[in-house]
Amino acid sequence: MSTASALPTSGSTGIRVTDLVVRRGDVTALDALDCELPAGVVTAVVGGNGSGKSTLLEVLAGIVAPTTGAMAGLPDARALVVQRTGGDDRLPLTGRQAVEMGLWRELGPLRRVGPHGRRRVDAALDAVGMRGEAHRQLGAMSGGQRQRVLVAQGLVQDAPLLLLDEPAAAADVDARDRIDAALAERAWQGAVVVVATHDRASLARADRALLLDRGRLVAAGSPAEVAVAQAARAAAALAPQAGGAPVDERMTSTGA
Ligand SMILES: Nc1ncnc2c1ncn2[C@@H]1O[C@H](COP(=O)(O)OP(=O)(O)OP(=O)(O)O)[C@@H](O)[C@H]1O
Repeated sequence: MSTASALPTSGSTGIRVTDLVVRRGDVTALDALDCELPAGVVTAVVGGNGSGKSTLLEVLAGIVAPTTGAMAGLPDARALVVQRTGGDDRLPLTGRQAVEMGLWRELGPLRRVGPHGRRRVDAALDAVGMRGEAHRQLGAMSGGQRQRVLVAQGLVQDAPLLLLDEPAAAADVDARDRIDAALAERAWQGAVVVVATHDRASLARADRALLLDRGRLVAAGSPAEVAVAQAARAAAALAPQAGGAPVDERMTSTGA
């Protein structure tokens, strides 16, 4: 998207997470997590509510500290697209201004966006299909439109690590397709892309997937393998009386 992007050089292989534990209050949100997050692929993180997906993104983004464990290969520049909180619609910003905020880190104190920055903002808005609506106030947009703007804000940063928390949650089918295509392109450019999702289509379009359950990695592999593991766990949970033994679908020891 940008000739001056912060995308990694060809030497970047990705991030290795080793024995990661995150305690939040009295909850162990991540429990001895080992996984690989390779550069150049989209990794989907799936699992039920409270399984630790957001926590993993927050630790990778550097806004939550690990209790113990290691993360090797983390780049300095990281973009995190969070789940909508509801507060963003009260900000007196147009969609374009919200995306421009993604450039603030690289702009001077006046935060003046030059022609090159404007082209990057245009490209990010195009990627989520929101260029034509970008003049509108965030507060006048639908929930899905605001969410697409937030994804564009993440894309415009050209960060070598792009983290997204349920970016498709309120998006329509066309927007989901666009977002997934934009993430695939960013990965193709060499970034580590990690997306927490409950959306089966987004899982299917990822390159790799991790399945979390109560903070533990219980499956890692292709999206199809992880989808099968997820379905098996759901079936076992629904029929505990039917003699089903606990399912352990761990497919690799490293999650690579
Ligand atoms: N700020 C917090 N303080 C205390 N506990 C927290 C905090 N945030 C998350 N947790 C707990 O950590 C665990 C993992 O939560 P997390 O938000 O990572 O799950 P998730 O997989 O993203 O869930 P969801 O699918 O509902 O978004 C949960 O038990 C949750 O209650």
